Amino acid sequence: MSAEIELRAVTHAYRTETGPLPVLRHLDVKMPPGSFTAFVGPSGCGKSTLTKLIAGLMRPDEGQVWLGGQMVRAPRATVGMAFQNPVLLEWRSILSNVLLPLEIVPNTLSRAARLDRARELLALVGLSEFEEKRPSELSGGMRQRASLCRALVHRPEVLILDEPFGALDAFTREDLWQTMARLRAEERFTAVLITHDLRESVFLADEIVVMSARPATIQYRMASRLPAARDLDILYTPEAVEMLATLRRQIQIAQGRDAA
Ligand SMILES: Nc1ncnc2c1ncn2[C@@H]1O[C@H](COP(=O)(O)OP(=O)(O)OP(=O)(O)O)[C@@H](O)[C@H]1O
Repeated sequence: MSAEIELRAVTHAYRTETGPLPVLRHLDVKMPPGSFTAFVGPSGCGKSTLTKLIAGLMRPDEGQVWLGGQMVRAPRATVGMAFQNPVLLEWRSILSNVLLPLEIVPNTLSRAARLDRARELLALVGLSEFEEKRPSELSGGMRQRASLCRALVHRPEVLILDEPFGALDAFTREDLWQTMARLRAEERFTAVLITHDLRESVFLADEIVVMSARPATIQYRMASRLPAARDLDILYTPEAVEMLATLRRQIQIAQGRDAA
């Protein structure tokens, strides 16, 4: 099951020693069930804040976040999250790290069914042979694959990805994009991706939202012009190159480097 995500006039400021710091201003976005939306924007504009609001880790000052027709008031088990730093527990094997959400989120799965589910995901991301390893025995890319499995093991309706590939080298990152595309084809979730990498947003997303500098508003929205089935070569097609050029211009405008 995947859920619609709706931001209704979301506005938020942090309270700091020097007074309120307005971060998000009147964001209105609807993300249909099963869609993949990427948010890009200048550093510090409020992208991570947005993910915390969607996950229910914080409440907006004004406006509302709705998931699957319900207003978000607290953290939800139906949300999975993956971050730049995978934070796997070193004293647990990879398999046991992936199983963790099933120990926390209420569910009726038997031990065998939980193991089947975790192994199904590890196979999808090519980690079957590493299930008994400790996190430190894996490369950065492999650890991030495991963290994606952990985020998805309880079949969340919403997957929040806050720069999950940001710390990886360029080749590993592209590998992970393909892994993500495979997971998306097999699993059902509505995805929100925060990224600084425009190519990543073009490769993965159905819609790309450009946020302005802080306090962030929605500056620009672009529906993907690429077919749903994509391989890396698609990034060199005229459609993708044109999308990238437009997004780059929009980021420059958001950064105040372009008067256009
Ligand atoms: N808990 C907090 N208290 C006060 N200010 C905060 C807090 N969390 C974030 N901020 C500030 O709010 C602004 C937005 O932060 P946020 O992390 O959402 O931006 P971001 O777009 O994700 O940044 P980056 O692209 O650099 O990762 C920043 O100026 C940050 O310093």
